[in-house]
Amino acid sequence: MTDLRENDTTDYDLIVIGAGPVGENVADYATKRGVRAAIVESELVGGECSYWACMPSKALLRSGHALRAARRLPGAREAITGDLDADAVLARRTAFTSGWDDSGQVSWLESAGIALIRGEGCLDGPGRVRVGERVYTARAVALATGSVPRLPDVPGLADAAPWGTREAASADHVPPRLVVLGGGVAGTELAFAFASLGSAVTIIARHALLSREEPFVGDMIAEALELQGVDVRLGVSPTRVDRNAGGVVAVTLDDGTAIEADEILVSTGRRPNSDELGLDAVGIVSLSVDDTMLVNGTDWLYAVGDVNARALLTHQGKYQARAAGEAIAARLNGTAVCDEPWGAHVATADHSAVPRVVFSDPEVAAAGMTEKDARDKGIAVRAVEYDLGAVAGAALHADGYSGRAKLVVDEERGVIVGATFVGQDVADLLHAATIAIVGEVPLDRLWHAVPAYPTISEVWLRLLEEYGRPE
Ligand SMILES: Cc1cc2nc3c(=O)[nH]c(=O)nc-3n(C[C@H](O)[C@H](O)[C@H](O)COP(=O)(O)OP(=O)(O)OC[C@H]3O[C@@H](n4cnc5c(N)ncnc54)[C@H](O)[C@@H]3O)c2cc1C
Ligand SMILES: NC(=O)c1ccc[n+]([C@@H]2O[C@H](COP(=O)([O-])OP(=O)(O)OC[C@H]3O[C@@H](n4cnc5c(N)ncnc54)[C@H](O)[C@@H]3O)[C@@H](O)[C@H]2O)c1
Repeated sequence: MTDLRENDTTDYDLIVIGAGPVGENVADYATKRGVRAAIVESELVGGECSYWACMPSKALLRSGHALRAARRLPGAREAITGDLDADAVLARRTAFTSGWDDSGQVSWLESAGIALIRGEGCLDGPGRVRVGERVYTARAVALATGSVPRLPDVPGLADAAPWGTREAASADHVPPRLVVLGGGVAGTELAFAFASLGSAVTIIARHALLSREEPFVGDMIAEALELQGVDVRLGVSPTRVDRNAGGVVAVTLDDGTAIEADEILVSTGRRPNSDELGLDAVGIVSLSVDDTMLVNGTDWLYAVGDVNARALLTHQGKYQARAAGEAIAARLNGTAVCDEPWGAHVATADHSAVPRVVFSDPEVAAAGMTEKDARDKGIAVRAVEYDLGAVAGAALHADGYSGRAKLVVDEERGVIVGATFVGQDVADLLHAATIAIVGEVPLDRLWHAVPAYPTISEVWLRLLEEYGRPE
C-alpha cells in the first residue's frame, strides 16, 4: 500500500463531519486502510442513534413487549404480580444512553486512531473544513451530519412547545396524556412505548399507519394499538394546536373534533441536516451521490447516511459508510475502486434490498420491495401470503399468536424481491429474507433451505407451498 503520509501537506487525509454511527464507520474503515482521519462533532460522539433515537426508543419499548409476551403464556402469566414499573424502564433507557455521556465512544475513537475535533464543522472550500476560527485541510471530506425533524406548518404548533422524537426518547417522566402526530415508524413505535408506560395516547395520521409498507401492516398495527388502549385517528390532520396557561395542549382536527393532552409529540419525518454545511462555498446545490457516496460533480466530497436521504436507517447508513470508507481509502491510495454493482466499494443494496424493522407489538419486519413498489418498477410479480398464527412454532411461541407473512416473487427471474412479516418476535426472521433477496436465491433452491421444526421460520416453507413448487 502507498504511504499516504508521503509528500502530504494537508492536516489530514480525510475529515468526516458528524460522529454519528455513520461518520464513525466512514472514519474507521478508512483509517484501517492507512488513511489519517479526523472527525468533527458538535454534540455527542455516537450521534442521534445512540442518545436520542434507536437505542433509547428501543429500551423504552422492550420491557412492555416482555411483559405482554409473558401475559400470553399460561403459567408465566400467573407469576406476574404487578404492572410495568415506568421509573425502572426510564432508568434502563438512561443506562443505554450512558446518561448522555459520550466518554465511552470518545475512548473508542482514540483506540481506533481517529482524531476528534469538537465543534461545528462547515465547508470553507474544496478540502477545507472550518471549525470555529480554525480551518483544517484534507484530501477528502465526508459529510455524515444526519437528519433533522420536519415540523409541519400547523397554526400554533411551534408555539405549543411540542416534543420531537428527541424529547420523547429522553423524557424524564411519562405524560398522563400524549398526542402523537404522524403515523410513520417513529410515531408508531413511540405510541406503543408511551401507552405501555401508562400514558393515554392518541395517534393522528393523515393516511394509514406505516403507509409505505404492505397495506395489511398498517391495519394490523392500528388494531394492536387499539388493543393497548390507544385512540387511533386515521385520515385526519390538525388544523390548530394551542397550549394554555395551565400547560394543557388542545389539538383541533379537520374532522371538527378536538383532543386535549399534556404533551404533543411531532414525528412527521426528517430531512437532511445540510443547511449549515457551507455547500454554497463549494458550489453544491444537492447532495446527490453515486453508489460510493461520492457527491456528484466532485472528486473529493462524500455524503453518507441520513444526510444523503437514501435510507434513513442506522444499519443502512453504516453499510454505506463501510463502502465509502473503503472507496475513499482506495482513491487516496491510488488502488482500484470496485464500483460495479455489488462490488466492495458500493452500497448497491440501498436500491432494492433494504431491511426495516418496526419495534411495535406485533413487530413489523420487511425487506426489499412491497408488491406495489415492484409493480411500479415494471417487475412482473406474484405475491403470496400466509397466516403466521397457523404455523406450529408461532402457536407455541404465544397463545393466540396473530401474524401475517408475504413474499413478493419476480416471476421472470424466479427470485424473491420483497418479504414482509408481522407478528410477535419476527424481527430476527428478517435476515433470511434479506439474504434471499441480495443473493437472488432461486426459488427452486430455496426449497432446500429447510426451516427447523417447530420454529416461526417454518412460515418460509408455508409461503413456498402457497407459491407452488417450480417444475
Ligand atoms: C426516534 C427514532 C428512532 C429510530 N430508531 C431506529 C432504529 O431502531 N433502527 C435504525 O436503523 N434506525 C433508527 N432510526 C434512524 C437512525 O437514528 C438514523 O438513521 C441514524 O442515526 C443516522 O445516522 P447518521 O450517523 O447518518 O446521523 P446521526 O446519528 O444523526 O449523527 C449525525 C451526527 O452529526 C453531528 N453533526 C451534525 N451537524 C454537524 C456539524 N455541522 N458539525 C459537527 N457535527 C455535526 C450530530 O451532532 C450527530 O452527532 C431512528 C430515528 C429516530 C428519529
Ligand atoms: N425502527 C426503525 O428503524 C426506526 C424507528 C424510528 C424512526 N426511524 C427512521 O427515522 C425516520 C423518521 O421517522 P418518522 O416516523 O418521523 O418518519 P416517517 O417518514 O416514517 O413518517 C412520517 C409520517 O408523518 C406523516 N406526515 C408527514 N407530514 C405530515 C403532516 N404535515 N401532517 C401529518 N402527518 C404528516 C407521514 O405521512 C408519515 O406517516 C424514518 O425515515 C425512519 O426510517 C426508524
